[in-house]
Amino acid sequence: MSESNATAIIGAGVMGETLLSGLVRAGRRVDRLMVGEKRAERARELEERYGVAVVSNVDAAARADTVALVVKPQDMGDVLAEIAPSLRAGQLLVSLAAGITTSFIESRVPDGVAVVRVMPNTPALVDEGMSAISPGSHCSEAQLAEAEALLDSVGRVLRIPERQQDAVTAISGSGPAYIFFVVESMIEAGVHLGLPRATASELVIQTLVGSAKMLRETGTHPTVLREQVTSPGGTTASALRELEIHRVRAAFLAAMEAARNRSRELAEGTP
Ligand SMILES: NC(=O)C1=CN([C@@H]2O[C@H](COP(=O)(O)OP(=O)(O)OC[C@H]3O[C@@H](n4cnc5c(N)ncnc54)[C@H](OP(=O)(O)O)[C@@H]3O)[C@@H](O)[C@H]2O)C=CC1
Ligand SMILES: O=C(O)[C@@H]1CCC=N1
Repeated sequence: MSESNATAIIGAGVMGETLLSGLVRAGRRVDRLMVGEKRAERARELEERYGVAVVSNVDAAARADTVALVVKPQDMGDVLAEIAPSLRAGQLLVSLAAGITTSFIESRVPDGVAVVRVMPNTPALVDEGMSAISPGSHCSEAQLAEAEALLDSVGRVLRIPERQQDAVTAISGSGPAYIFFVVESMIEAGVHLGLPRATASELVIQTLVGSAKMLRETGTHPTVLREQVTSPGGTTASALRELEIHRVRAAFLAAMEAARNRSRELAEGTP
């Protein structure tokens, strides 16, 4: 393997594999990629699926120029302790972990190692990801651009101040789960109304895709789009009244506050 511009992914679970598959789809040379994975069975699976080299975390840290850290926030301290002796100034660490601050990482690695914090999301699997990135205290523009290029290959990227990362995690990081929850709820409701499950699923999914496309392509405010559907005295008004009575808007606010608070707790090492 050539050692120039090599990228390693440590932690190849849901998000790590999503990033890996995106980089491969985007045409990154597989001989410039490696994965740090401790379970032999999982390592074999990744090697077979992507043709990527699976190495120890220490080797990954020593050989890569850019190391993406995609382990759980609770495992980050241990992984940093393991790889820190192998890191050197000039390398770039890109953390995708919720809650973990750039200063947490910087305090555990050698001086001169640049850190970027990213909050991605799983739609990256279909190249429609949303990632927010923030540089650490000694990250150059070129290093930030390198992190941006990693995430750019699987969707959109926004540069944000790090103080906004916990809120971003609550919105776009966890967001796909809220949308899938709404989709599940609507399909179940369709079944309660007597529709076959397959029919209800197709109706809900296409309604979601069409609505998302309208938001993206028209740039019209969602309130206006909602009003366009809501005929006076009609069906939609009846439905929306129920959603207000059941405090769905307040529930979303409470849910996202809880996610933001949990992200802050993870930063403090709360299990
Ligand atoms: N899932 C999501 O939608 C998003 C996740 N994230 C962030 O991504 C990170 C990973 O989350 P997710 O993919 O969901 O979690 P997973 O549990 O699916 O993935 C974590 C992976 O890390 C591996 N791992 C644990 N310890 C080590 C270690 N010491 N060395 C190498 N690998 C290790 C685990 O392996 P094993 O299973 O063998 O323990 C597992 O494959 C988290 O920090 C999360 O906050 C961010 C945004 C969205
Ligand atoms: O649930 C989590 O903690 C991770 C971070 C954002 C999405 N999934």
